[in-house]
Amino acid sequence: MSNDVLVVHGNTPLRGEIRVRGAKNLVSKAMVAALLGQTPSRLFNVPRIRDVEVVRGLLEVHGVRVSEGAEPGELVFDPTNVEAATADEINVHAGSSRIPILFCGPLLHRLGHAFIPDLGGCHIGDRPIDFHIGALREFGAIVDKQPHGMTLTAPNGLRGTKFELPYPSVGATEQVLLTAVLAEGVTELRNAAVEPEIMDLICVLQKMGAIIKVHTDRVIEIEGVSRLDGYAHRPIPDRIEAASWASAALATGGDVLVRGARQADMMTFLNVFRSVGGKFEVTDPHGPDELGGIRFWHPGEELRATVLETDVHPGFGTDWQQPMVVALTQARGLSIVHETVYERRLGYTKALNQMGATIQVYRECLGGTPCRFGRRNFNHSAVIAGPSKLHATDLVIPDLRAGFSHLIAALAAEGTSHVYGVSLINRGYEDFEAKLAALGAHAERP
Ligand SMILES: CC(=O)N[C@H]1[C@@H](OP(=O)(O)OP(=O)(O)OC[C@H]2O[C@@H](n3ccc(=O)[nH]c3=O)[C@H](O)[C@@H]2O)O[C@H](CO)[C@@H](O)[C@@H]1O
Ligand SMILES: C=C(OP(=O)(O)O)C(=O)O
Repeated sequence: MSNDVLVVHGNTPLRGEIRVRGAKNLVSKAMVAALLGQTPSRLFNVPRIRDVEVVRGLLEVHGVRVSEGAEPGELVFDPTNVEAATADEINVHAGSSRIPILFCGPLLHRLGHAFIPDLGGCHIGDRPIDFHIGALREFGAIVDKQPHGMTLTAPNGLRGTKFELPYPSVGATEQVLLTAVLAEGVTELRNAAVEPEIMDLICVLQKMGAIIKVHTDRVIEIEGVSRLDGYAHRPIPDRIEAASWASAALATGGDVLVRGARQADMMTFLNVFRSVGGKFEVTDPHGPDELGGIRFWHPGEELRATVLETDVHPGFGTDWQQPMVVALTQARGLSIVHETVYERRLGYTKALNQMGATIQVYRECLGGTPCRFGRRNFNHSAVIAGPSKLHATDLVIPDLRAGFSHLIAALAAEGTSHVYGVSLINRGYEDFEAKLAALGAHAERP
């Protein structure tokens, strides 16, 4: 870890412009979808982040040829020779991302069996995979848990099914989509997640030849087809990265133009940003080469405290929570944050308190709506009293979004902080060090 450290000199408002690329939470899924096609797929605007490397590696060990396309950020996937991989080849990627679980359906369709390594992803809750396994079994898969990973077979093929999710899980909804598109017959999924990245994955699958109807009230109906082909797709922009830079602008008293950010996917975030006193201006794209974007800035006046609950889309996204909390440490009054998606996503507030913030966490559901974690001993609500003067300290990054928050806090603080474990940030933020430099941050490798 010793060379995985960034020295951050604080008290620097971030000013300037940066660009966001395709969404981490869509790009990796679209890459898995390429396995389902009989012909090559092309994905544009792919960010250079670790999750993309992990999925690329997993595709390659299964015989998919992955190459760079003609334009920067374009990847081409040729699934003509999909083949089984050894457990050793697959296990190289154990513990590195959550995406391997989504290989189940596609590999069962292509090979009749699958081996899925242990999953990674952020440690922000238990993150069980019971909905995934339940759905796969409904399709007819036989799932065997192994000491490390799991194996799946489908001796009688995969058949469409009716399935209701106990909670609108993003990953489990994607699991059902990626399995149902080539399953025999019709699948009806109830209580599905409807995040923008899921809608974009449905666009990818429809381009490939799938028949998917999105009904009201979280019902998705998929009519299985016998063949899918490749796609060419330009993903939705990364709304989580965009919101992270927006919160960074607010927390540091800065002014950041996020090129590529799209208003439609960020409505709930924009409402909160405005209600705490942040300013933003949306520029729509015009002309084929024009990206559009959103400029976010601190108006100079004091920020206002707020009450917010994270929720599934269209609620306030849980991945927006941590960077926004750093901005809330600078708002006057008591803010309340109720985290309802993950049971352990507030641990990072301890480090903010060491820097001078006043954040108290509670087991109770403080937002007004009781959630799954109430009375279960999870500190999942926070009260933030502000504004607080932050001072530098040494920080160890616990997970992706908390890591970005630590960086923002270090930039907003008085003095020089050492932020350890920064490579974790590369899991979701392309070129973040170059972007920080472009925004005038003083941060360097020791
Ligand atoms: C790669 C990716 O796209 N990651 C995103 C995805 O994660 P991911 O798809 O893992 O998140 P889910 O929506 O599945 O998880 C939401 C909640 O459902 C629970 N659950 C989920 C599956 C299951 O089988 N059993 C179960 O209990 C989880 O523990 C969690 O409490 O959506 C999350 C919620 O928007 C985001 O924070 C992540 O950035
Ligand atoms: C929780 C996140 O990602 P993952 O599901 O990949 O861990 C995130 O992007 O904030």
